[in-house]
Amino acid sequence: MAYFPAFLKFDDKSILIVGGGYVALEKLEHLLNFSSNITLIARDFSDKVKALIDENSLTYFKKDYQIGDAKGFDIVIAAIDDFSLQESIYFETRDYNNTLCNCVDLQKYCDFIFPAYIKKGDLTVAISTSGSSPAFAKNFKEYLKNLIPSSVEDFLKEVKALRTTMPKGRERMEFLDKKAKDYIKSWSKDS
Ligand SMILES: C[C@@]1(CC(=O)O)C2=NC(=C\c3[nH]c(c(CCC(=O)O)c3CC(=O)O)Cc3[nH]c(c(CC(=O)O)c3CCC(=O)O)/C=C3\N/C(=C\2)[C@@H](CCC(=O)O)[C@]3(C)CC(=O)O)/[C@H]1CCC(=O)O
Ligand SMILES: NC(=O)c1ccc[n+]([C@@H]2O[C@H](COP(=O)([O-])OP(=O)(O)OC[C@H]3O[C@@H](n4cnc5c(N)ncnc54)[C@H](O)[C@@H]3O)[C@@H](O)[C@H]2O)c1
Repeated sequence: MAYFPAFLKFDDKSILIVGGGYVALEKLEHLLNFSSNITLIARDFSDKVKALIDENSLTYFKKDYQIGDAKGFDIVIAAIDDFSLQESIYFETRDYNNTLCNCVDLQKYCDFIFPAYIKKGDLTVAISTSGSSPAFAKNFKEYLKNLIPSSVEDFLKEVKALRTTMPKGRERMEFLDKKAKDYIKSWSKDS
């Protein structure tokens, strides 16, 4: 089955990252753009991970992972260099209702996967290769990033305001559709 692309609201979600090395850092950096309700557990934390923990006042435990530690978290990321621990954390989370688990080495044990993404104001573009090539996802993101002007932030602010003032209906739909079309067309003229 293919992955369903969705944007999740993290406001009331608690996140656990198990691991404090390079991959935990990557996942933490991405998650911090959307939430600060993040707890970390690891035997050792890299200096960069520790710096982000301090900067964002995150809760952390410097210890070996123990069964039961994932209980109560909505989202669990197993970012350790230990396949059997990743597997064990995934099966542990099956006992907890509604916990989503991501194992960084074992895609079959991922309830969701991280996309590469571009964020410019209210615009988010997420890219996935369904796990076929994370390197392609990363480099394609860089390619797309250069095609999107930073004026998109102001454009979205403007249309957001228009959508609250103009009455709903066909006229508004057609007006907003043309405005978006013309704005995107203007990119090729600018370059
Ligand atoms: C997009 C991104 C988002 C993020 O991390 O937030 C992301 N991986 C990134 C980078 C990256 N990862 C890897 C490389 C080395 C080159 C290569 O292998 O291609 C690079 C490139 C680099 O680091 O330069 C190796 C790797 N990755 C996974 C495995 C395990 C496996 O394949 O079984 C291995 C093998 C480990 C090994 O070889 O030992 C698994 C996953 N990685 C995913 C996401 C999910 C699928 C995404 C998709 O749909 O494509 C998935 C399935 C699970 C998940 O992690 O959620 C982020 C780029 C962000 C950015 O920069 O914008
Ligand atoms: N999904 C991805 O995007 C992706 C990308 C590259 C690599 N990987 C995979 O991610 C895994 C982690 O890579 P890394 O570079 O972060 O490794 P790393 O060595 O930098 O970090 C591993 C971390 O796990 C912690 N750890 C190990 N066993 C533990 C335990 N029992 N309890 C608590 N903490 C424990 C260590 O203290 C360390 O903080 C590797 O197996 C690698 O193959 C995944």
